[in-house]
Amino acid sequence: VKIKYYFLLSFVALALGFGNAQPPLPPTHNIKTFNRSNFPPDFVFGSASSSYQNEGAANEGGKGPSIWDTYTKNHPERIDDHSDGIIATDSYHRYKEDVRMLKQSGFEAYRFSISWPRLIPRGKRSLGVNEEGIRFYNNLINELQENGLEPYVTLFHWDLPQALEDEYGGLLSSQFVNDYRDFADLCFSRFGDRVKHWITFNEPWSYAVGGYASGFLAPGRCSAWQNLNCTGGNSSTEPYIVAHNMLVAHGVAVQLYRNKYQESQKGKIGITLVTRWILPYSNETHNRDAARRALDFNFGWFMHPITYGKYPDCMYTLVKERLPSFSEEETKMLRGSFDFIGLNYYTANYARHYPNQPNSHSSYERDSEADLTPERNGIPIGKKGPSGWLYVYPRGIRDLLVYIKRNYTSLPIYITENGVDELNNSTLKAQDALNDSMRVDFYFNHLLHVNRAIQEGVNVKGYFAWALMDNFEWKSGYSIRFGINYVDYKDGLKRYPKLSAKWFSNFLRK
Ligand SMILES: N=C(Cc1ccccc1)N[C@@H]1O[C@H](CO[C@@H]2OC[C@@H](O)[C@H](O)[C@H]2O)[C@@H](O)[C@H](O)[C@H]1O
Repeated sequence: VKIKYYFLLSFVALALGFGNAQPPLPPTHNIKTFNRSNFPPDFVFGSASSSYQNEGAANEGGKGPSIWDTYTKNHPERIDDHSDGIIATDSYHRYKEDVRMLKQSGFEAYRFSISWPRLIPRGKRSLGVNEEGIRFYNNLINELQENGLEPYVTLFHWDLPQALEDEYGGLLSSQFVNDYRDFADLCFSRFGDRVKHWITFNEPWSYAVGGYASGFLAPGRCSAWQNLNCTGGNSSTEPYIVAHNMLVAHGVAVQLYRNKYQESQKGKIGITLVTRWILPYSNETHNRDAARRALDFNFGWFMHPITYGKYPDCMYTLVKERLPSFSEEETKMLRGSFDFIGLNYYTANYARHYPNQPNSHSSYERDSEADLTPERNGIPIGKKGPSGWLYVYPRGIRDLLVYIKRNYTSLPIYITENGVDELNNSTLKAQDALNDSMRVDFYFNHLLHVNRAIQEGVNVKGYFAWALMDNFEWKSGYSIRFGINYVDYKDGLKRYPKLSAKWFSNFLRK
């Protein structure tokens, strides 16, 4: 019966006009028994992108430079293939094609981000709004609506206007808060009639740690003693200052939306956080405590302030005077400052107790006194992905969702990113690089565990696959591919659906 079924499946794939019939799916993927009908009818399935990773047109349409334009130009050596996002996947010009790909896979929502310097080239709203930028996002939002797709819009996905980095050091200054508020106000006023889900920041953890503690993201700052050729910085103080300013800016934007727009526009506003799921390296108390500290330093760093108005206790104990404090007004503003949580999940690690030696350098990564590792006694926590940090651990998405319900909130949670990469094998022709059955396996198993979390009472309301297409993967450039659609960088950025894009169209069929 199974063999007959798989041949039927290939025939269906052919009939669906997906070009050459694909090899049958791995036997674990019986779409008959697990598909979108296993999820609540109002559960949203979508895919995602971000402005710097996809738009291109970096010097077009009146856009001003972002810190990623400057970082890739001045430090090509910090990107694995020395590439940049000047063209990226040219979604600035090809957004209609991108919308078609979303539809072809059966998605009903699209998560994308707005490029702040495309709307406000000089960073400060008082210095001028670029109407050509407004027009681009109106065109994209209208194209989505005409195709029955819901926009989920991220306001800040790391591409800060360079002008603000130059004027006051960007997120190192509390001046950032007012400029971010003005940018958010512009977006709410010009797009809020059609955008009903706003995400203030994408992964504040990544921006604070990647940009200011380990130097793997722009602006590439960290302490000199780390010998990572950083552009300056202090890993023991700057990550906390940047995170604090993002939290206050988030609270100000939520307060603005709720006071000025939410009643008339009836939208929801939240934030997207990321963390690895963390397991104790062993059942010993000191390792179990280390796992909890690691979750507090990765996830609680942001989730505690927006839920309880303060940082996790262990951060006050371990970071001490280097941890900024919230004023009484900020505490009140931040407490409960979300209508939903966006959650990005990729992988899991083990945590073991790692006490700091007296008089040793301090840094964000050492402060938690928890050493994170993807292996235990030489055994990896899951299959290792090509980018080296991503070990596949589907159960972690369920455990993390249950953890959030138990410790923080029963408000809606959207999985705003989940996906896995493959190496960009430049010797492969496009047509030979489409059989990403490992990605189908990844999505099937993670969706199974999301479904389990829902059955256990977690209020998960949606799931966005990262990424709609291969794109500029930050420090990895184009050397790895996360897309469910392939982008042929050697032939006009043509898009081709991978097996996973076709799998989604079957999985999501109503
Ligand atoms: N990328 C991160 C956070 C991060 C950054 C550097 C290294 C590890 C992890 N988070 C999300 O992961 C997605 C996948 O991230 C890639 O993961 C593998 C890395 O080698 C690569 O540099 C990074 O872009 C990004 O495309 C999204 O824009 C971002 O929201």
